[in-house]
Amino acid sequence: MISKQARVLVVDDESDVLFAIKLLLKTEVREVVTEKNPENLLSLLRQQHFDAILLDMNYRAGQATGNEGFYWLGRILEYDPTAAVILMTAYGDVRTAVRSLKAGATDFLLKPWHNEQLLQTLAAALQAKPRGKSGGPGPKTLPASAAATALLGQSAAMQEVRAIIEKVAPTDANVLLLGENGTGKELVARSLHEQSRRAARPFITADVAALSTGLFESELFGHTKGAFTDAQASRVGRFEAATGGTLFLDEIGNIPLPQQAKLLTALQNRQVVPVGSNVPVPVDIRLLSATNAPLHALVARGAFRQDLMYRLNTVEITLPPLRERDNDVQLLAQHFAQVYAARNQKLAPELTPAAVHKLRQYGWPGNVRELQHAVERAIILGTGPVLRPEDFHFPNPASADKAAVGLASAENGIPLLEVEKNTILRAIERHQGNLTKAAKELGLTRTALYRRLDKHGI
Ligand SMILES: Nc1ncnc2c1ncn2[C@@H]1O[C@H](COP(=O)(O)OP(=O)(O)OP(=O)(O)O)[C@@H](O)[C@H]1O
Repeated sequence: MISKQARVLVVDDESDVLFAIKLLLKTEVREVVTEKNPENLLSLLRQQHFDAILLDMNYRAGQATGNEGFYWLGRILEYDPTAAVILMTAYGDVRTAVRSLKAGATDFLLKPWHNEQLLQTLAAALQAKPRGKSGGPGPKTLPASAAATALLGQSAAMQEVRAIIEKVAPTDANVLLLGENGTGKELVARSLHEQSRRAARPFITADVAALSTGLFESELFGHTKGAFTDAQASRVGRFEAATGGTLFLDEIGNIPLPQQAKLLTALQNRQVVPVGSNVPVPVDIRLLSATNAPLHALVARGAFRQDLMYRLNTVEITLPPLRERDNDVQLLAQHFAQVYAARNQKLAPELTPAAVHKLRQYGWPGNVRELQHAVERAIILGTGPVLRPEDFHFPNPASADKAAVGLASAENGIPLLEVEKNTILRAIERHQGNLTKAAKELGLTRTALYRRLDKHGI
């Protein structure tokens, strides 16, 4: 019999399949979450604990190799080696079934399925891998394998970042991570957690910018049954789920002022009040937050509360953009080449000196994440024993000009006015809101800087 307390995640690109399984399981388990895009899998796992995952093997029309399913199975097990994953495919044969079990799947299901068979397979999978207690968004420990994600880099900047992490991690200090997209902020947050005394407790993430005004409070602070129309059961929020562990709030710079006030109150009082309740719940969390927005500049222009920033940034770590870490490009590229070669059952290729030169010249507006994807593409499409310059294709040739990317930052093709505005914001950011110092760095008088602030509505 299936545990009524189970939470099940179903990942399939066909809406009909998701709908049918949800309907079937609705009365059998506590919660069924459906997802069309496997790219969102890991972020879902970070947010919530699932007792079983039903995973489709093919996501592209006409593709029946199951390779994508194996890839995502690998990612899930890398994140949580104890996950109960049932692979589903319409093209299953004995060989694929055996391969999926060897790759760590708990079981295998052929589509179209018989409902009874699906229920039995699920019940067996839930029993085969008894999990932590159900309920709440995944208060579980971070699996050891996730801890292995090393923060690579030989550059002076990365060495400094690692030294700060080592010092700060064992403390309970709140840490604010700043840096462009893809520079490794979340990876640093995980390292901080893993090296902390809370490492055996949950690491809970919340992308606060993605939460609508209506969802903000219930996601973070929880809600009681009947608190709003869809609240059929009470649910703990991310704060409570992180109790004893670490809460990582991503994209913190993008939340509106009213939500900032609510967050500040929770942090000050060290307690949350679930929506629909008037009973405060004490929380013991270590708070890490991150943003790619120029937070100090936002404070300077009143868009972000200063008192909240002071709560968040007991320690501040700024991750430098990849274009300023020449030395790291080669190291990271070789690392990703090994990872993706192994994942695609290929021998790890060397990078030719010309390929390394091309990568070092490029501006990497998407930083390490973009490099990771560029190497993954090169490995998948490459045929030879080495990676050459022509194996790397950059979506926007403008980014091949490093200086231009530096100026225009993460955006491509932005107008000159915007570049000026960003340059000013970054200078203010670097000087933590001190306009005199920012003006000096920009080669402007204070008055000239004020004129420009006015012009840009900063
Ligand atoms: N120094 C590093 N060593 C190894 N991998 C890295 C490093 N920095 C980043 N990565 C990898 O690059 C990808 C992007 O990193 P991450 O998600 O931590 O960036 P981020 O700054 O949080 O991005 P965003 O602002 O878009 O959320 C991840 O796959 C991460 O593992």
